[in-house]
Amino acid sequence: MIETIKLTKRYGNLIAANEISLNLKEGDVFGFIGPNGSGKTTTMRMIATLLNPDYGECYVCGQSIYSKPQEIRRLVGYMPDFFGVYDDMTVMEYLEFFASAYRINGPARRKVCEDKLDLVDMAFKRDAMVSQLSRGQTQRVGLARTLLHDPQVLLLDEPASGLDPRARIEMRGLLRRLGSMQKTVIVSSHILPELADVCTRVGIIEKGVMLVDNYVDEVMRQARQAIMLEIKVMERPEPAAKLLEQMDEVSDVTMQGDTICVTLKSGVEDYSGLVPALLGQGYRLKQFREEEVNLETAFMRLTMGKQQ
Ligand SMILES: Nc1ncnc2c1ncn2[C@@H]1O[C@H](COP(=O)(O)OP(=O)(O)OP(=O)(O)O)[C@@H](O)[C@H]1O
Repeated sequence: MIETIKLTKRYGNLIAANEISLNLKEGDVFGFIGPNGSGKTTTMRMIATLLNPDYGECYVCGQSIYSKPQEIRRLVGYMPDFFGVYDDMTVMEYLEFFASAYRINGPARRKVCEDKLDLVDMAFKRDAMVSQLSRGQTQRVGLARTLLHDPQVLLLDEPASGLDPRARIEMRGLLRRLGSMQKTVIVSSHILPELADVCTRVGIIEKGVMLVDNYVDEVMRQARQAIMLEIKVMERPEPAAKLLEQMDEVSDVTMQGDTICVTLKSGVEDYSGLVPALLGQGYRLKQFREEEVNLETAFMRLTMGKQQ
């Protein structure tokens, strides 16, 4: 559905997107994560044919951005991070205006607009003025607008930015719905947890470079290759840490306050021998637990040392 091959954009000496290669299929919801200025918008605008790359190729549904930009625009719904709305227009008028721009005419136009408003749970505001909507409601109407021509591919640039917690949860629900409709979605954010539970794939970009790009499950599996334990003893944590350091299963031990952080050797899953070793030396355990690997800690581990 979306294939980019070494897609590159420079602004003078700055490489805003540096050889970005992606391969996304139907139903993939790709979380594109990176701090401000890392190259997310640049990459998405190149895929949307709104910005010419300096190098590289991109195919959307098999069509090249160079030879078939018009076809691609029909296939893609692009929602920029900020977009204007018009004064003196109701929500329905606003959508109908864009629907006519997509040449959706006749009785079908009203029906399409109503369907999309329903999809984003905004039917109750159909007669409200667009300029008087809240930020979250504006984002949802913006998404309805992006969906009008039933695009196969959606490029959503920070759709949840500026939303309150409730609106963020609702936006996540919408993203899930789009994935289940077998669309291919790229959704950007600079906050990883925001996307972790709705995406099938995640990519992390920094300074124009894609550091990690994989299926969420695979990222978790890779991060799990070395189990980390958090251990607390009632007294004498330093000698306890030294004891643990000498054990066969253990690769590394560090102290965080009074917590002993133990990294096991790659592939070691059985760490049951550590408890009797500590107890046998008279240590009383206060805590012994495996560090929970959520997507955020997984990314921190996988990208550690890769930043430029
Ligand atoms: N037209 C332009 N001219 C010069 N530099 C630009 C231009 N557009 C973007 N840049 C630079 O390219 C880099 C990547 O910008 P981009 O907007 O792609 O980042 P982003 O990851 O989308 O950031 P944000 O999260 O803030 O939206 C930034 O350093 C930005 O300043």
